[in-house]
Amino acid sequence: MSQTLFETMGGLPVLQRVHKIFYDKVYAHAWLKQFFAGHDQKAIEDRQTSFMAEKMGGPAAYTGKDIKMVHEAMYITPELFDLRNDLLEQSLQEAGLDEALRVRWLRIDNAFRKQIVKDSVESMYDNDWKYKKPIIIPKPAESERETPADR
Ligand code: HEM
Repeated sequence: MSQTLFETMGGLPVLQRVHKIFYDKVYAHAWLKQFFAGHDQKAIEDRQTSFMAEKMGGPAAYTGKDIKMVHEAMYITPELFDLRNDLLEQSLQEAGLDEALRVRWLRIDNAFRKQIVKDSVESMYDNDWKYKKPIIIPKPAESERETPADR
């Protein structure tokens, strides 16, 4: 039988390594980190690993929440999504994945862009948020961005 993408990537250890490197960057990023306030980094890494493992044909099903619903109250602009994408690409490189594998990984990740990115801030108020509060975080000013990776 042919290998799954999950196996080609190197299985669970590689997904876990990528997500540790990636969320270390996200949790250090002046803008992105604010979305994750109050969320345990390791728990987020594990859910992202489970999610990607399933999409790559891994042995276990993703048991986390629906991806559209999880992000529906977050005002995620195209700029934010692209910033996250850059950090993910750097993380894949740092984890040692070759270009062909990086492209395949990012293609899967980008397939969820439409479900996560919001067209306008107005669209955040189309909903009557009974149980959720919209999370709208303006881009920090230059002076609040500390590391080169933040810019
Ligand atoms: C700039 C873009 C993004 C931001 C700011 C963001 C932020 C977050 C935050 C704050 C959570 C925790 C929410 C909660 O547990 O209530 C979360 C969960 C999650 N996100 Fe994202 N996210 C982004 C993009 C993505 C993308 C592109 C994917 C998938 C390809 C993704 C997959 C997940 C998964 C699997 C979870 C865990 C769901 C669960 O708790 O069961 N996120 N995200």
